[in-house]
Amino acid sequence: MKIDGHPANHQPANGQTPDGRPSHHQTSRPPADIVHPAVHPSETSDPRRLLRQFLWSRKWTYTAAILSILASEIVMVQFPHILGQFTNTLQKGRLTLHAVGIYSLQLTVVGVVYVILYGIGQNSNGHSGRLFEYLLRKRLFSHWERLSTSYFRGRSIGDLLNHAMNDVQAVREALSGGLNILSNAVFLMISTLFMTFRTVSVKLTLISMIPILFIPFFVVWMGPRVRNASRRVQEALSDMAELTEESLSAIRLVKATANEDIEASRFTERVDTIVERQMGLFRRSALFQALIPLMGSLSFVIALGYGGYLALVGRIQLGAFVAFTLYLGMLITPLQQIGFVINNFQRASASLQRLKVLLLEAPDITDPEHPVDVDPIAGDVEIRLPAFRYPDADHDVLANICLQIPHGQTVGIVGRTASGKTTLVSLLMRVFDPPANSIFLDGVDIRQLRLETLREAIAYVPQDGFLFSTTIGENIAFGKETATPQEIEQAARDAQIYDDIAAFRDGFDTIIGERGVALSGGQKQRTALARAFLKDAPVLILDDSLSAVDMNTEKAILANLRRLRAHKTTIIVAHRLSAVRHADQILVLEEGRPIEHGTHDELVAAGGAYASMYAMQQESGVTTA
Ligand SMILES: Nc1ncnc2c1ncn2[C@@H]1O[C@H](COP(=O)(O)OP(=O)(O)OP(=O)(O)O)[C@@H](O)[C@H]1O
Repeated sequence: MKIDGHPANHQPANGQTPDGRPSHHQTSRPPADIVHPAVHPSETSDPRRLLRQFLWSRKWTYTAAILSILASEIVMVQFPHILGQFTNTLQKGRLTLHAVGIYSLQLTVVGVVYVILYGIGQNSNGHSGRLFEYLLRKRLFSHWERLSTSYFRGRSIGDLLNHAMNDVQAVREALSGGLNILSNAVFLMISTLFMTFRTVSVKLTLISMIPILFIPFFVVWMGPRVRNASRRVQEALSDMAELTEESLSAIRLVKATANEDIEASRFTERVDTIVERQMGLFRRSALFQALIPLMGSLSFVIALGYGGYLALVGRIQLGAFVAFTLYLGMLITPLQQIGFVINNFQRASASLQRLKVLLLEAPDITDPEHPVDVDPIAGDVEIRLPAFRYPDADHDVLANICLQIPHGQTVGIVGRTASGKTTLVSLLMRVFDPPANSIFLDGVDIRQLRLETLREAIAYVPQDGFLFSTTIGENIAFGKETATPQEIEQAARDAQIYDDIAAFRDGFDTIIGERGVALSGGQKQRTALARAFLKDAPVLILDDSLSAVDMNTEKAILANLRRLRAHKTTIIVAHRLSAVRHADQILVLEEGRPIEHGTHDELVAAGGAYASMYAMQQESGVTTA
């Protein structure tokens, strides 16, 4: 049996290992202003608003950075002016060694001051961009954590990862690089124009600028095309990430069924689509970015023609003409950069739109408006479920379920595959929402309890025993943040996994999962079981979680369960009847309906479905109990 989403006992242990060391969740610390950012990520779901709030909260930092860039450009535009003066002095034959030294010194000072001022502005904007990237990723992750499992059924992990990586990065690039270049380019243009007006000729400058006036039209025309192309590239990247994630997760199956070639050709198809769409994006971007400097070059042609004529007839000095051509050269760069930045902003805008769609998704399972407090929870469970059907399904998967479980009892739930066993226990944890007044914990409708209260009260062990890629000790401690090493060891003993762990070279510090030791199915199940033992919740649900352990180990675990959970509620879902034989009551489901209910002996004596299942398993040696 499988359940989607986060089991109730898989809550990370607030960054602390059981022995007080910081866990891997906290090993890389962000800078101080990232730990306490001015904008809290949970304030808004709309990334555009989050961006506006962020910009507003850092308005003085941005103002200082932009002023610094502005000052650097004011310094920079002195460069052609100094060279113009140098040319005039040279032309008039007044150049002395002393004057050469002064000019050189002036140019050096201009260069150094420019680098310092521009560096400060660039660094500050870069830092702000990273901070926003951090906030947005954190916002996305905490949003995903709050969403219900039905949301994740409709989406691939690859697609979600693409949002967290590429879309967020596109926004950050626009925010830091884009803003740097934009301030740089705009101020460089303004200061260059100012200097040409002041030191060269207003008429020459205005005539040379005619081609530049076309730039806004190009922006309006090309912008949406670049944005659409960018969105299509991101979608293709998501597709590829999805396939890669799926294929690598199932790599054993792919190899076992010799399907490598098929997978490789599916991958090639995706990559081909990406390349094709990226080429489309490059074509549009290149055209967009080329048109703007083209206009700059036309201005240059006019300036050379008309400016050259003015210099020839002596209406402007040679030095002024030299300075003017240098100024024009300086103008072409910011114009080119503006094209680049606008492209950058278009991409960021497409990414913000994609992020907005994600972030505006509301969780469909939430805390009640007026929660009922029950403390402590004893673990009395009552189910009076007339019917349940999954959202968008066309038939009920459960009907007429009535079950009363006083705390201290163990209940077995059995039935053929797809008979609704996992569905029933997932309703108990509100992984999917049951109808109102159909499931009660300590007499309170579970929909009236805080989600945290409910899930704290339940320890859930899924069949696949999902483990995180960290140490085996931390995996066991996930259910209880205050656990001591002794408690972890004891839980491992109770779950019959202690000897396996002790045999690993690093014991409880052994890293497991993708980055470390691979555990067998049975070892995974017992580690997940140890986690549940450690959590010691009022209600324990084992969802076919002994299926991969051998009979003797199962027997020992069941004995421990009976000893440790004498006053608590235990629900055991199982296919192997030996796991429920000693239960106080057993519910048999068929196609979502209860067909039998009683103790093992009663059900065997009744000679119904349970009895024939039991006889079959005894015959095949599946159950020895
Ligand atoms: N999220 C879901 N959305 C729609 N239908 C679902 C969902 N999860 C399960 N089902 C359907 O509900 C029915 C019962 O599934 P469930 O997993 O509860 O059965 P089960 O008895 O636990 O099966 P198994 O023993 O094979 O694990 C199945 O027909 C299944 O396809």
